[in-house]
Amino acid sequence: MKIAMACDHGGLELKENIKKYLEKQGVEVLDLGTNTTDSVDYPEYGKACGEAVISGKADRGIVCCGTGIGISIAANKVKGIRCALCTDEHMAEMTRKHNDANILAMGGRTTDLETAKKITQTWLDTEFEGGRHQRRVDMLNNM
Ligand SMILES: O=C[C@H](O)[C@H](O)[C@H](O)COP(=O)(O)O
Repeated sequence: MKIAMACDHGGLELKENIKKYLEKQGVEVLDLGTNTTDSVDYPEYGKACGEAVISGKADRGIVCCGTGIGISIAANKVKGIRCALCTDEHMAEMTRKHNDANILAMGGRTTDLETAKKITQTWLDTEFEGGRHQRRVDMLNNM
């Protein structure tokens, strides 16, 4: 599995730590930046991650900003992206099972690293359930 990762300055530390966490388990990461603490604009990074997933450069994506909100809004502007902002493991599980979320968003200023690791692991390990949820995902894709 190849994961595209992107963040703004507010999500940089979390992105770096989750990147290390993934690479330790042999997950390939496509790092789309940002890579410094300079202030940048999250829409560019959310869009880049969305496009990497839709183009097939990565299987799924993870985005981080201060709250995870702005960058998730940006990623969701890319057609075919279902980016879910998760603050706990239950949300991560449900958004894979029900929404087939192809990008996970988390907040570097709102979610601690240990929680973020658990969210990430659950999101990686949980499969989409299909069935009635496929119909709803199809509806989202057709919007
Ligand atoms: O939803 C937006 C994110 O949380 C941004 O990381 C945040 O707005 C950046 O704020 P600032 O420019 O004050 O660091």
